[in-house]
Amino acid sequence: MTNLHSFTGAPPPSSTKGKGRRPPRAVFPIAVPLIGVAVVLFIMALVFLKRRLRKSYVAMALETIADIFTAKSLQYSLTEIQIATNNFSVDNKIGEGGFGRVYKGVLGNGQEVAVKRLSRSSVQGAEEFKNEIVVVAKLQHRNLVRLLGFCLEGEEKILIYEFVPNKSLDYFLFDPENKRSLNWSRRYNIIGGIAKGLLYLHEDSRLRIVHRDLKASNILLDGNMSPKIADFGMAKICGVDQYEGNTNRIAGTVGYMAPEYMRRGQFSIKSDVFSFGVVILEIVTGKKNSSFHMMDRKVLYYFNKVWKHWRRGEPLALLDSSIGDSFAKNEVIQCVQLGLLCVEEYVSKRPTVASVVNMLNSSSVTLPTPHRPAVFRSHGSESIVEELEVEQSNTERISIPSSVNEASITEPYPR
Ligand SMILES: Nc1ncnc2c1ncn2[C@@H]1O[C@H](COP(=O)(O)OP(=O)(O)OP(=O)(O)O)[C@@H](O)[C@H]1O
Repeated sequence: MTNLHSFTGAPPPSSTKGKGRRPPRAVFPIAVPLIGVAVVLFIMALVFLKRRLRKSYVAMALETIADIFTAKSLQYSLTEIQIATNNFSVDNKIGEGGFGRVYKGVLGNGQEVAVKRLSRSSVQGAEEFKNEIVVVAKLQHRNLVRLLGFCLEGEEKILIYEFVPNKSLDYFLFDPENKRSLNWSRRYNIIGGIAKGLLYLHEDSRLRIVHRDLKASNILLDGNMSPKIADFGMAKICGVDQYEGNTNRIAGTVGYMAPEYMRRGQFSIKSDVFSFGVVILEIVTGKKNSSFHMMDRKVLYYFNKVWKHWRRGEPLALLDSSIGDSFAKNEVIQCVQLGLLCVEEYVSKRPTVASVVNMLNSSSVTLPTPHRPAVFRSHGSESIVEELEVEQSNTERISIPSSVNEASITEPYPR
């Protein structure tokens, strides 16, 4: 019989009968290296498997375990939240949106937070709610409002966000007094910040996230008046049937929704670009896009007026008069052009956010000529987009100053 000793050439152990038990001296020196080799081979096999299967079961299992720990670390008890918000006192209430009330709170460690108590009508299951929070809480960018945790107890579903002190963009933009605090350089900086936050959601985070409800009231301003996009993932968190690129339940805001989303429930990163275009034009003009008017049963949103001015070569006439005359002409023209490009009716004509960021950062990029934006036709109480077969050809060339077609202007408007 081949045993370890004969295999290794070591003499078989002598009988221990009648003698004291002696340790088999030859076994340890040979067994130790063999175990070592086995361990190394096992590790090599794991590495090999992981490489072959890219996302191996081992990696997935590790990720799941990590997510369980993350979920635990993000979870707060209802008592902690009640203490933080003074038991959801009216004095702590800072707002109310479509998903529920928002309260200001202070956590046990002194951190100021915004606590969003979701309304009970949320149909989402607890596990799904938790899973999505783990995903959203991993997103970190200076232009996104950070989700810090959640509370899930009984009927309660609560989200805990970092507190952003300076209210939302709409609070400033559409109020005759408040808008004076937004000079042009602040507005330009806000446009750039939103673009960076959106780029992160669309391309730089581990996932591709379509916001679906980008609007002035979802842009919060920090102590330096820098923008932070809020409410990303909310539509996902609050509705199980809204996850796909196509949905029957349209969650969005009139005036900001892309035509294909409004008409067919089709959402994509380009529908976010559309909403971003509306926000850009609102920042420049200080006017709500949703303040539409009817003409021949057509709903004309404010951006149609912007378009008319652009065609006439008067983009500067659109600038919010509260800005005064201290602004960089080339930046204003660039933003009007970018806004109009983003609200193009055809998805393929809209730029990606990456190119918007590129256009904002580089004065030498030549911007394409925008076409007429979508027009909505009134159908009873509904508004749908009019099919535009015109306006897309070269015959539609518009007469605008050469500086408008080129974003390469660096000379600021004389102050
Ligand atoms: N992280 C936060 N920090 C400070 N204030 C916040 C924060 N989140 C929300 N708020 C305040 O609470 C208000 C309500 O916010 P919420 O996101 O619930 O609603 P909304 O964006 O106004 O509407 P909707 O839910 O329909 O999109 C906001 O206008 C803002 O003033």
